[in-house]
Order: sequence, then structure tokens, then C-alpha cells
Amino acid sequence: MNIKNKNLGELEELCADIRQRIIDVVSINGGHFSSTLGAVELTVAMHKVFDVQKDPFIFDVSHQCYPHKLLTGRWEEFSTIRQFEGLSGFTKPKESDADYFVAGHSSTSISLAVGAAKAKKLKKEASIPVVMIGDGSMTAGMVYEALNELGDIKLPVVIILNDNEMSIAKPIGSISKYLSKILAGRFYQKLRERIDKSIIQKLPEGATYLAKKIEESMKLITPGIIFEEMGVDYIGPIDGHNLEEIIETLEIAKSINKPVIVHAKTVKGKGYEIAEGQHEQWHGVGPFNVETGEFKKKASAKSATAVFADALIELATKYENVVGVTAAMPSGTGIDKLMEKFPDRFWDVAIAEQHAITSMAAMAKEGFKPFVTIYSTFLQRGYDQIIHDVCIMGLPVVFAIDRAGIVGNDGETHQGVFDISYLRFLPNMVLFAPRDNETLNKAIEFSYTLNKPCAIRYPRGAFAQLDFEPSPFELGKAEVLKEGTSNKLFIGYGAGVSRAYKTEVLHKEDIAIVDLRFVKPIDSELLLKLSEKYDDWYIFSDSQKQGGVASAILEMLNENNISKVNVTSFEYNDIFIQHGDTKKVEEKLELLPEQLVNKVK
Ligand SMILES: Cc1ncc(C[n+]2csc(CCOP(=O)(O)OP(=O)(O)O)c2C)c(N)n1
Ligand SMILES: CC(=O)[C@@H](O)[C@H](O)COP(=O)(O)O
Ligand SMILES: [Mg+2]
Repeated sequence: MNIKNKNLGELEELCADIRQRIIDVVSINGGHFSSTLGAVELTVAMHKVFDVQKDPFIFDVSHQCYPHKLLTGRWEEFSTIRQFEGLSGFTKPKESDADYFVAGHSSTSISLAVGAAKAKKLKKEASIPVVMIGDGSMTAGMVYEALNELGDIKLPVVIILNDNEMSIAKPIGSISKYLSKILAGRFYQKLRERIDKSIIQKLPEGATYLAKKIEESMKLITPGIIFEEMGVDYIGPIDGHNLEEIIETLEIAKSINKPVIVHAKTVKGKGYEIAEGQHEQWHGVGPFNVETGEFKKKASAKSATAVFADALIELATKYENVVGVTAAMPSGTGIDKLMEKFPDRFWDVAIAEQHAITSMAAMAKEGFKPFVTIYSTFLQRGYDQIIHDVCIMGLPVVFAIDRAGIVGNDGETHQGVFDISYLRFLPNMVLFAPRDNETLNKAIEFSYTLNKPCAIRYPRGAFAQLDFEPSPFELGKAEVLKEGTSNKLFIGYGAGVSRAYKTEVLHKEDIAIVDLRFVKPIDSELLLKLSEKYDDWYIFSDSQKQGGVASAILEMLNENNISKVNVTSFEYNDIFIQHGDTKKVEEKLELLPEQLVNKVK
């Protein structure tokens, strides 16, 4: 859609249409709602002032990119957003040239802009990267690594800081307090403008030293001093819903040919009154009734997250040295309940996965039992910290890995499929997984007794319930759930156990089922014994095949010179898994029990 020739009134009408389209579609499909509604005017202004054909438009996290999708040829297709084989909920260059990069994890945008600006300069292309980043995403370290270089090399980059005073939950830390102070202090901005007009501009020509001194002292009352001191100009705060003000400001920012932050104050959920303001539940939503704001799907079974949180509350009540963190996902990980009950022992550290891990490593050294509660996908951010600060030291940090396996509509940036592969080869690390709610309780109990780093994984949503008696975990011990009369053996890990079980039920033969429980250390004693009885092994696990559970089993068999066993892995094979309803995605991957049973046959 070319909006360059539209006047202010037409652009305002367009904003209203965009909002309506978002409300209509997200109320049916679900999606990231309040962030995207709050970014409508900023996005329209970006498209008015910059040229998406030549200026990289970079959306941080990109969960707020729906208006951008609507403005770049995806108005009709928007009804498929986050659906299987439909539009992605995030930016995705394969979907449109207007999407500069895939994003889904936060705080990468300014680094991308720095790289893009360097490239454009070398290629002698006239182009200005434009970033949109939220206040929550400004808490992560990568942002400051990028600003550190940007303020030094001073390439032209326009950073729109979309400040709605919210992360998913309430924002945490001194950066967010600082930004709020700026928002409260528009007075200083006015004062600065007045000093500029009444003093500096009236100085006689040649009084550059004096002008510089006044300019420097004014920085002390400049709202964005922290950015200015880093070498990046600051303009703001402006009203991020006032189209005229935004367009004017972006024109200035574009013209100065230097790195600049435009600080815009916005309201999350703007335009849908029920969601307006600081309401965490409107960040990411399921289908809802537009009239009443009531969510349509009620959770039926208790989620693994809720089971985990209750188990941890019990543990923390029993043992005072139990502590824990979340990196900006308090409700997503269930840690909100622990922060409420034990405010001195559980923390939200903002979007700072690396810091979360290393700070908990130190707590472990001091004799505490820390739980790093984190989504599988976001644990990737803290990989060096796991190795360098936890595993080398052999510290008893528990990684409670939520959203393991396919997460559904968020898609490839958020699937929790790599954790086993990237953790399994780390010395000192113990990896185990519960198969259902009862064994999740047992897993948490067991984790307390381990004096080593360990990781427990569990899925998004609820476990399928199984009827097997939950026995306590014992280090490196698997469990035979059922013997069989055929020569086949089903081995499940975590939520894979229930898939193995469902497949067995559909099969005509009587097949043995083992819950592996530990992928590291693996129960070689039991598996070697089973190799005498069963020749065809099938591995069920919600994890990447390469380096995953079947890999661990094959390594063990190879080390023990067992060649008579055929191993078939029903893990994900070397693929970034796309978005959509989990069942549809699994069907496409041919991983539904009714599909697996045919493969086994
Ligand atoms: C590395 C990483 N950690 C956590 C998240 C989960 N997450 C997605 S959006 C978000 C909040 C971002 O807040 P902000 O940037 O202010 O955007 P808003 O939704 O307020 O517009 C969080 C924590 C993520 N995407 N990436
Ligand atoms: C954009 C982002 O990273 C989060 O909002 C994420 O989509 C939350 O996922 P859950 O819905 O699984 O908590
Ligand atoms: Mg925000």
C-alpha cells in the first residue's frame, strides 16, 4: 500500500482501519494483541517517512509487526495469521520482501541495524535502517552492545523506542525506571528547547566554546542523557499516538544523518478499551469475544507450568535455600506465584537470560538451590553461561525448561526442540524429563537432591495423563512401563512417553514400553538387557533428532558393540518447524500416533 501521498486525515482513517482489522482477526485467531495495537501510528508514520523498499524496517521481537504486514500487501491474507500454512505472527523475509529479518527473540534489532548500516555504506546505497523496539526489550544486554558501537561509528540509524511502560508483565529494573522518569519529565525537554532558543541561538558568532559548554551542561537536564552520553542523539518523549507529531519527529530524525533514538510514549492495547494499559493478559491472547472481552477457550486440564509452579512452591516452603528466577516471563513460567509467596527468594530479572543464569550460578556457589525457570527457546540465549558459569563449576543449578517441544502458533523462533541436543554433551550436566503431572512432581523433588547442574523439560500446555504408577526418580535409571511379546520396543522420553503409549494402543502387537527418564546419564544397564530381548527400537521424543535422544541411545549401543538393534527415531529431523496448531504441525511431520503406527508396521 503506498501511503506517501495520503494526507494526515487519510492516514488517521487508515490507522482506524488497521486497528479494526487487527481486532477482527486476532479475536478469531488469537495472537499478539496489545503490543501490535499500540504500535499502529508509529508504524504508519514509519511507512510515511521512510521507504520500505530501500530502508531496512527492523522490528524487535516483531510481535508488534501486524500493522506493518497490513501495510505491505498482506491485508487479505492477514486472516491466516499464525495459522498452519498461513502468515507468520512475526516478520519473515520468505513471506515478504518488506520483512527485513526473521525475529521472535528480543533485543536483536539494533545490532541488525548496525550491520545493515555498515553494509549500505560499503555498498554506497543511500539508506537508513529504522528500528522499532519496545521498552521491555531495552533491558537486554545485546541492546547496549549495539549502542556501544553505534554511538562510536555514528552511522545513520533511527531507533523508535516504543515505550508503553510494559514488558509482557510490569517492566523490571533501573532502565525501565529511568525511561519512566523521562516520560514523567517532559518538562525538562521543554526547558531545554527554551534554553536553546533564548540563550544559545542568541550568542554572538564565534562563541562556540561557550555554546559547547552550555550544550554540555544542558545534557545534565536532558531526558535521554544516558543515550546521548553513549553517542546516540535523543529526541522525545513524544506522543506515540499523535500521527502528526510522530511524522514531524521522524522527518527530523531522518534528516540528521546520525544515530538517533526517538522516544515515543504509547499505550499497550490502544484502541480496544478493555485491553488499554498495563494488562498482561492482553499481550498474547487466544480467541475472544470482541463485545465483552471474554476469552473463548477455557483451559481444561492443568498445565505442566501450573503443576511445576505448585511443586516448586511445596519445595520452597520445605527448604529455605530454594530460590529462582525468570527472565521476563513470570506468568509464562509460573514464577509469578512464587514471587508473590516468596518475594525475597524469587525474581524477575527482565529480558536478561544470560544474567539470570550467571547470577543463579553464584547463588548456587553460596549454598542456595537455584531454579532457572525458562522456555527452551530462550535458554539458547544463555548458552555460554550454562557452560562457563554453571557446568565448568559443576554447580547445582536446576534448569526448569518450559515449552519443550512444539509450541504451536509462534512457530520456528519459539519451538523448544534443541535443548537436549545442546545440553547433552556438556560435562556435569544431568538431563531428565517427566512423562506426566505426577512424575513432574517427582522430578522436582529429585532435582533438589542432586548436587550437579541439571535440566528438566516439560511441554507447553497440559501433559496427556497416563495410568502408570509414578515412581521416584533415581539418577540414571529408566523405567520399564510395560513388557511386550513382540520384538519391538518403544522408548519414550518426557512427553514422548504418552505418544509411545498411544501408538502402542493402536498397534495390533503387544509392544514393550520404556520411559527413558534420563537421557544423561543414560541407563545403559537396563537398555543392554533389553537389547537381548527386543531388536527393533522406536524412539519417541519431542526433540531434534540430531544430537537428541535416539542419538544418545545409538552412541551407547555403539560403545557396547551392539549391532543387532535397529533404532528408528521419531524425533524432528533437521528442520525448523513452522507455526500453526500443534496437531496440524505434528500431522505434517507425520508424528501423530495414527501415522506412527503405520510407520512401525
Ligand atoms: C530473548 C527473549 N526473551 C524473552 C522473550 C519473550 N518476550 C516477548 S515480547 C516480551 C516483552 C517485550 O516488551 P516490549 O519490548 O516492551 O514490547 P511490548 O510488548 O511492550 O510492545 C518478552 C519478554 C523474547 N521474545 N525473547
Ligand atoms: C513474543 C513472545 O516471545 C512471547 O509473547 C511468546 O509468544 C509467549 O509464548 P507463550 O504463549 O507460550 O507464553
Ligand atoms: Mg513495552
